[in-house]
Amino acid sequence: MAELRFYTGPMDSGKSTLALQTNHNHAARGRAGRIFTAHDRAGSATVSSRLGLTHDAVEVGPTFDFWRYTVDALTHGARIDYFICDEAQFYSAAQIEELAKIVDELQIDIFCFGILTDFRTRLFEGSARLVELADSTQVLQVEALCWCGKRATHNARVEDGIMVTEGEVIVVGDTDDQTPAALRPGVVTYEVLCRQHHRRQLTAARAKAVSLSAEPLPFA
Ligand SMILES: Nc1ncnc2c1ncn2[C@@H]1O[C@H](COP(=O)(O)OP(=O)(O)O)[C@@H](O)[C@H]1O
Ligand SMILES: Cc1cn([C@H]2C[C@H](O)[C@@H](COP(=O)(O)O)O2)c(=O)[nH]c1=O
Repeated sequence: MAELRFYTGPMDSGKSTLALQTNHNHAARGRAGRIFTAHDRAGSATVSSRLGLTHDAVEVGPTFDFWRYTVDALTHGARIDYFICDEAQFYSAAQIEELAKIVDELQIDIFCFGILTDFRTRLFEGSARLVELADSTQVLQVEALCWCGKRATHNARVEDGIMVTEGEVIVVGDTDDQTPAALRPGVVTYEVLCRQHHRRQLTAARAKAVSLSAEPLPFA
């Protein structure tokens, strides 16, 4: 029986790496797959992992119809055993429903990868529908860590060095920009945090600034 599986974790937890490894393992056994993505950091129609792997993909825009794409391909004689769907948080609820239909009606395995919640801690549309419909939802084993050492579960958006909690839901960006905020005005970056530090809006830079400015205790 084909399955719809959802693999999730915060940014920088290895989802795109696992997506490309999954593709590699299935392709190595002669299975025919298709790779999809949306708004990858490396540009349109590409899946990119921070470990350096990249792969061409089909870009899933707002009007992309998975069911039509698949039926067209099969009618033209293509064989499809599985789909790899990266950045699935950006797919619409209707697109996730098409994926579920493809699993059930066409017996194609579908592996989806994506973050669960946005910078406001709200579920992304695609991820919410995946949690509702997937045969299984698994949190990635590799733990992304907050600056305090706890497991990072949330994604903070940082603009000009300040964590923000309002704005557009989709803003492509990376986590590992070490350039001082003053040198990259207007650039959006992300930082993974534990829930407590996300709730307190305490990023690594702010925690450092607060501890440096704190008055030393008299007995220190
Ligand atoms: N230089 C490195 N050495 C070892 N592992 C690394 C290195 N750089 C990144 N990684 C691993 O790659 C992971 C990010 O992989 P990626 O697939 O891009 O994540 P995601 O798609 O979840 O954002 C990091 O959590 C880390 O485990
Ligand atoms: C939290 C959050 C993230 N994004 C963007 C930022 C990145 O381009 C991707 C996530 O990529 P990754 O492979 O998981 O590292 O999503 C966004 O647009 N909005 C958000 O709230």
